[in-house]
Amino acid sequence: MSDEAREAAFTPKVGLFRRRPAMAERWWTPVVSIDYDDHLGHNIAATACFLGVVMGVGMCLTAVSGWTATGIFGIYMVLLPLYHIFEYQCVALYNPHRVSMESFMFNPDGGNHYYQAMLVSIAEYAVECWLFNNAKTPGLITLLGLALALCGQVIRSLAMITAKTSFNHLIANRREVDHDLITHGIYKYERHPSYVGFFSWAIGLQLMLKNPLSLVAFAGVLGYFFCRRTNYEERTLVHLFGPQYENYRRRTPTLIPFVSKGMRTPNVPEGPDN
Ligand SMILES: C[S@@+](CC[C@H](N)C(=O)[O-])C[C@H]1O[C@@H](n2cnc3c(N)ncnc32)[C@H](O)[C@@H]1O
Repeated sequence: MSDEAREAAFTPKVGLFRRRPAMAERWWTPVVSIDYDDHLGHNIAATACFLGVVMGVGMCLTAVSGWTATGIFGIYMVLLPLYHIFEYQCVALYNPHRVSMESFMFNPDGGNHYYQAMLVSIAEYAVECWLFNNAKTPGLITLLGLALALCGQVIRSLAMITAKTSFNHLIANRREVDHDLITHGIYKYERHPSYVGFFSWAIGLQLMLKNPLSLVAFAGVLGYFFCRRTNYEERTLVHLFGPQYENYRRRTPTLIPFVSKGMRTPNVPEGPDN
């Protein structure tokens, strides 16, 4: 897509990140921001405030309790809202025309499964702390989980920043004017970085909490979910970009177990589990 076409398609209204013509563009250069209608603006502000409060409570808990089971739960209370804040922030800065309340990614599959999974993992942590307090004492596994979760967060956000307007939380089966095939940056090394990032973040958090049941359940459910999703997504991408995507797919791994080559289907059938 040419620069003129891009400019014509998206004329920014008000924004902190107005593109300056002389500014050299890099992959991290934000796109432009738009002004929201008041209702959306208030909802976003209220949600961000709530997430900030949860993070604040988590930080206090860790500051007071230190490297203990309670302190680790405090870190969890920081990392969980941080993920949602980054999701929103990446859309707002790099894909501002798609910003909405959904950008916080509170119900990624359109249902309550995400909340249920998080509640179950918190319940597991509480019950196991009560029954086997010693087993929850932080150690190497906790550190490994924390590192995995942080790496996952970085990979996920990097993918969103790199793909910019081509990144859509819903799988596109129609090509928009601002949807280009992304093969550079982190997409050069693997073709589903945001899924790998989310997987690593979610598994890392359960490892950090030393939650064996949730760890196995998350790995199984997420593995199955991403396997189906990438399969469908790749068929849509072949449909949208043709041989360009097929070549890219051939030379770039997924790094997700069981998701390798995908299938070639020129016609995209019925909808995915968006
Ligand atoms: C939630 S994003 C996930 C992107 C990618 N699977 C990842 O894990 O980073 C889904 C959207 O990204 C688009 N997409 C996926 N890979 C892409 C690529 N390499 N270039 C451009 N768009 C891509 C799909 O068309 C879909 O609309």
